[in-house]
Amino acid sequence: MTADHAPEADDSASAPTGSVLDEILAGVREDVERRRQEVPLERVRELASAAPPPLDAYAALRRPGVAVIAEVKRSSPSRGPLAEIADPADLAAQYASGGARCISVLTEGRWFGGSLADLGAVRAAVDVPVLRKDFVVSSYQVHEARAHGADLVLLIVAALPQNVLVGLLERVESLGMTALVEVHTEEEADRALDAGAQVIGVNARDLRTLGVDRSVFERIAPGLPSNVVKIAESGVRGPHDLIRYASAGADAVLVGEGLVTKKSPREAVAELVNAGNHPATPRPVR
Ligand SMILES: O=P(O)(O)OC[C@@H](O)[C@@H](O)c1c[nH]c2ccccc12
Repeated sequence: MTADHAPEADDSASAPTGSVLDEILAGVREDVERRRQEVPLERVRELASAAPPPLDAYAALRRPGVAVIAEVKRSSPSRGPLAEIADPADLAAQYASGGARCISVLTEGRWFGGSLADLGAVRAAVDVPVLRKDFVVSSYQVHEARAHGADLVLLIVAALPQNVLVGLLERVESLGMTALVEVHTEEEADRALDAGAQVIGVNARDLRTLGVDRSVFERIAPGLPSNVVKIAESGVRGPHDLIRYASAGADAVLVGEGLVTKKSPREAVAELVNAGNHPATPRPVR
């Protein structure tokens, strides 16, 4: 399937044969192998140990008010190109000055137009925690994330057998970073908890079909223990979506399209942050 023929983000049409996720993962595996030939693991490990130490993302996300995680996202399989981002460092600096608690950087190249260079540029531009948002399937990618200054690494349960998920989570933590473990169903949430996830993202978008269903967070979040940071991912168009997610117990929202398409990303973040700090907005119960 090409990006042009992908369903609309809110189209709940059934998955085409061979899910989008499987297609993305096949490309990611090829790309990782190519990079591994160019830069051996030993070298990436050296760069990772030379990087400044990771920031405590768990603590940052647990501070009062609903945290906004703002994403540097050029393109997506459901929407195609979203925004010309000539200078990801400048965009991230705008997000941070608008009050973003954390910056997410898509590093997958084929479908999302991202790169590790984007991650490095953002890392150098902000002093809040930075997330490597990618389809991480090997520990090589975890070391790459650290080498480029990441504080958090996304692990997608639907993309990983349980033993691999557990191994990658341990690797992320052994490098001092935080794993953001992404789920879309109750069963995946149980797997995330079994693996020991402390930060769980519930993605409203089904990566197999690309359909968005905001009620998924409301179904899954109440079943998560109170020490787990709960992040609502995808589908935040403005403050009303943040408030809806907060009412269902979100500690944080992760926003891409709703920010990169705005004339002033700084103001768009500030509006969300204000909504998240408003006295009428429900607080996560702990
Ligand atoms: O652009 P949105 O609807 O605000 O979504 C952001 C983020 O949730 C989305 O980019 C995302 C969530 N999980 C992912 C996994 C891989 C790639 C992308 C994602």
